[in-house]
Amino acid sequence: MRISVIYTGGTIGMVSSPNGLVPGADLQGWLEKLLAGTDLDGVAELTELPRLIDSSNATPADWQAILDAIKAEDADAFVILHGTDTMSYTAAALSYARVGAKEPVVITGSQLPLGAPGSDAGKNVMGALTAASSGKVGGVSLYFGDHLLAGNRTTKVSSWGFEGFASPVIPPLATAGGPWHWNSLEMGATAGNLPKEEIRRYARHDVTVVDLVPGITAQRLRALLTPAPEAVIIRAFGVGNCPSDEPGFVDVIKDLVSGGVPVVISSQCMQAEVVLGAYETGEVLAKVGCVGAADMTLEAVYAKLVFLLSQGLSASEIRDWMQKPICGEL
Ligand SMILES: NC(=O)C[C@H](N)C(=O)O
Repeated sequence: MRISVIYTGGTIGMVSSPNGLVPGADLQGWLEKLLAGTDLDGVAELTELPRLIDSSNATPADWQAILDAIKAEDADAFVILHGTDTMSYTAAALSYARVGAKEPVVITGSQLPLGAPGSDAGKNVMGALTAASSGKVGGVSLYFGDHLLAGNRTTKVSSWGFEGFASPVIPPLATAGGPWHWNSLEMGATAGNLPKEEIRRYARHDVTVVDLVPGITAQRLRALLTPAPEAVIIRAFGVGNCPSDEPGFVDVIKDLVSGGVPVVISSQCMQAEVVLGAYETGEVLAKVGCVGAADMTLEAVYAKLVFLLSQGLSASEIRDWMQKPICGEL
């Protein structure tokens, strides 16, 4: 068994600087010490990406750099060390691009740097390596705290808690313990459907997210969405409802859709199932051609739109794909 550990940046390998935390720790030496005398001694090999970043600086080019690094390594499994801020976006992005790949990818990071007293870094890396070498999980998963989660179902729920991530609509794939408890293996499956046989590389696309608030006006919505982006995610209320009584509000969305922009309605609820016909305030959105995000997380929706746009699909193909799963994201 050979596990390739790829460091991309993030708090886990950061050190203090006059300007706050920045990448720079001796990860190689730390990993050797962590694994010495364990079953994983000699199994894991570390690679660092040339551009180590705080994950707040990640773009789709960084998702692609991770995919390229994975491709360049000959390993049975991969552990990606990543910043927590945008880890769920990366996990979702990797999951779409790796449909059909047989080696599991487990992404992890930490709230405190590896050298900080009481750091969660060692525990998270051990957990991720344990999951990656278990033979029980496929696809892309995320290990954090005591839980292994389906990568494209996750969201960062705490900026400080050691259980910093959750998959709000499905149970964890596994809970660490003595012994680990595993749930359904299908949720981390590699199987999936791809919109194209030949998958193109991630590129940056203009996908905009708008959060609705009580009192938002049609003028403000139009201003936010002018010029028209390539795709729009509206974070609506509850099951996908909007202020439909606001004069001109739905017209702004109607104009976007008729101009060929896919508009996806997601929910501000962390645990959501978008059903656009449930209320009149959501039905108006379905009528003008919006599609609902079902139970996908914002991160899964955003990465999916960038993925589909990167494949060069048309607006109607994108709308169709938003309503069917690529690999367990809905
Ligand atoms: N805990 C972390 O890793 C946060 C850091 N800002 C990052 O996302 O890179």
